[in-house]
Amino acid sequence: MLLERIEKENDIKELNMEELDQLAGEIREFLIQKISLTGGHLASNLGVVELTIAMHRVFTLPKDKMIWDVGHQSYTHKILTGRRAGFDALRKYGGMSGFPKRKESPCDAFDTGHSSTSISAGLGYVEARDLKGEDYSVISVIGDGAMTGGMAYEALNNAAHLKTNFIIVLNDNYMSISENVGGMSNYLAQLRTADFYTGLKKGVTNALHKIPTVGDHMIEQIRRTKSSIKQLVVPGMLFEDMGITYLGPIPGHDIGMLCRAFREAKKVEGPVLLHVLTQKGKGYAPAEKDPSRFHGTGPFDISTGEPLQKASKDTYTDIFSKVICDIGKHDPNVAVITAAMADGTGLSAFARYFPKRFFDVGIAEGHGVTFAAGLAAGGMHPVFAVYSSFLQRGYDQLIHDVGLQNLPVVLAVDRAGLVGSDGETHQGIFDLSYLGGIPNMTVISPKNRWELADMLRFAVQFDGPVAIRYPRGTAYDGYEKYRAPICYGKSEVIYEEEGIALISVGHMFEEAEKTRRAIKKIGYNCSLINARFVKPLDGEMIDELSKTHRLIVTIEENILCGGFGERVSDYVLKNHIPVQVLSLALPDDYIEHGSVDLLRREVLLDADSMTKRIVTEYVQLQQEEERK
Ligand SMILES: Cc1ncc(C[n+]2csc(CCOP(=O)(O)OP(=O)(O)O)c2C)c(N)n1
Ligand SMILES: CC(=O)[C@@H](O)[C@H](O)COP(=O)(O)O
Ligand SMILES: [Mg+2]
Repeated sequence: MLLERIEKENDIKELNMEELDQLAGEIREFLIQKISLTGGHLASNLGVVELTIAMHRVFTLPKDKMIWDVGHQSYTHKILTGRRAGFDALRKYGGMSGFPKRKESPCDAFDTGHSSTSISAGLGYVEARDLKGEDYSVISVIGDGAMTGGMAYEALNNAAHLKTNFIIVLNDNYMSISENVGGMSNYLAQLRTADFYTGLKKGVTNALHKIPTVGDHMIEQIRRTKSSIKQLVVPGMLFEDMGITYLGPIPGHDIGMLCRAFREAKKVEGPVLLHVLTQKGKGYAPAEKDPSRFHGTGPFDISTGEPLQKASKDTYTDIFSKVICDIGKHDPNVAVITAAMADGTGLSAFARYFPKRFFDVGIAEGHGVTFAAGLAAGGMHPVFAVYSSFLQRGYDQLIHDVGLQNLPVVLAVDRAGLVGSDGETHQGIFDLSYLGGIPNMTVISPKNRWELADMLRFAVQFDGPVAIRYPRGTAYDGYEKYRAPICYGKSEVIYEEEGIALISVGHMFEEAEKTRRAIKKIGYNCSLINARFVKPLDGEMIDELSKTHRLIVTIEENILCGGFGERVSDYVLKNHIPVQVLSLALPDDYIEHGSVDLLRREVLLDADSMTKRIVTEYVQLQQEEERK
């Protein structure tokens, strides 16, 4: 096994060129075998095996800096930098991350997870290198999907002035998670048909420069000349016109060709873009056939590709998907938006039924928010379904374009709270804080599947922006009968007793309900309230509770800072209400990967830990009062 000879970075340089193809085969087999057990991002990784091998062959780590956009395709890079053993605990708590992490290896130059950051970060490295008079290569690898994100263009625009080397690899596999969308995607499709060239390019560029440039008609003639030949002999003219040397398209599974292209690219004085064509899922038939399904997968049966665990119950996303289709059927003003996550957010069904009212804007959440604002200003009622952590990208747009104009945009904030194995970059643990501070924004969260449906129907009728947050995973189906109509700004009392009152936010209801049962078993009375509205806060309910309770406990899966608990504490403080508030929330920190249940235990937000914390606090309160 050649793979066994790769124990650390640069070991690959010891293999001869003929052995590299065999190594690629062994890596593929290893990835399929390991990911079939742990789950992970399979298809993107299978597509970049040769590309990564060529990069590791030509460049030297950790001196040279490789930046992987999104980072979900960095598994071969991890193998080639001595982390093969880490795949047994890939994305597990305490185990290896599925994304590049500087804290994991000096060969990981930059942490990623969210899309379209690699060119900006790479350019920063280049400028730092040049300012410090250092000598290393910087290579940013960005996918065609990630190239739909605006930040990539801001960075290209900014990089165009460079006079020193900066290598950008455009890994074009014709796919985002689902089919890629938009004008750039169409443009790349045209480039794919052109031939790989290096020497030829120089000749053509020089020839163009030699055409005399006097008089308007002459300039027009040059333009015509350029445009008539551009797709034939100078592909990538768009990049070239910006001042970025284009090399490609390069067959991305030919290691020899890739190595030659990288050696050429190293010689360019300025930014150079290598357009590399790869196949998502390469080498594993089920993933080649259905790359979307194998973009991110749970454990599966290698022989069939079928998932090992089939979901038996609906997820919150499934409920959203069904209800939004029903709403769309009855309300022609409802249009939906996704930022390249049609499958993940459950909008694919809507797209099939109402294609004209479905918009995939690409990986462009900021644009998605402002686009929604425009739709709303034009009389539609847009619903932007977006993961909590990706919506962070649209913060100014939420304030400036939606909130300020009080436009009726619905944000269906999926993957809110802990998401699990994607870890730090993907945990949806900040949205209550960043949404809660936006004037005019209403923020709600359902306790169970039924309430998600009711809240969605409420939101599309509401004249102003509404964010509904719900988590990844199975939708809670308990408490079906507690289905009083959603009333603006009003919470829902589930059990009314005295002494301790729990107010839970959204899906934490399930854990809060278990906590209440445990508290009752210990012998204390305990009320349970479903907050429903995080913003506006139901102040009247807190006033009422304070008459019969000594301790109000808030329970939410959001960081403490700026969350629901702080809102309640602030209300109590400002109104001089004589009640103690205990805010149970996530720490003000980044939370690593691992199963949600395990992570909840780690941060003491599981029912057992919460019961202990609440009872301890309550006993202390009682003792203090006895002492008075
Ligand atoms: C800001 C942001 N939005 C959405 C995503 C979800 N996402 C992860 S990978 C991906 C598709 C990326 O496509 P591409 O860059 O072409 O890489 P490929 O998977 O094809 O290798 C998307 C939409 C993300 N990681 N970050
Ligand atoms: C890499 C990335 O950002 C996505 O592929 C993400 O991992 C999807 O997460 P879900 O599995 O929650 O849809
Ligand atoms: Mg792609």
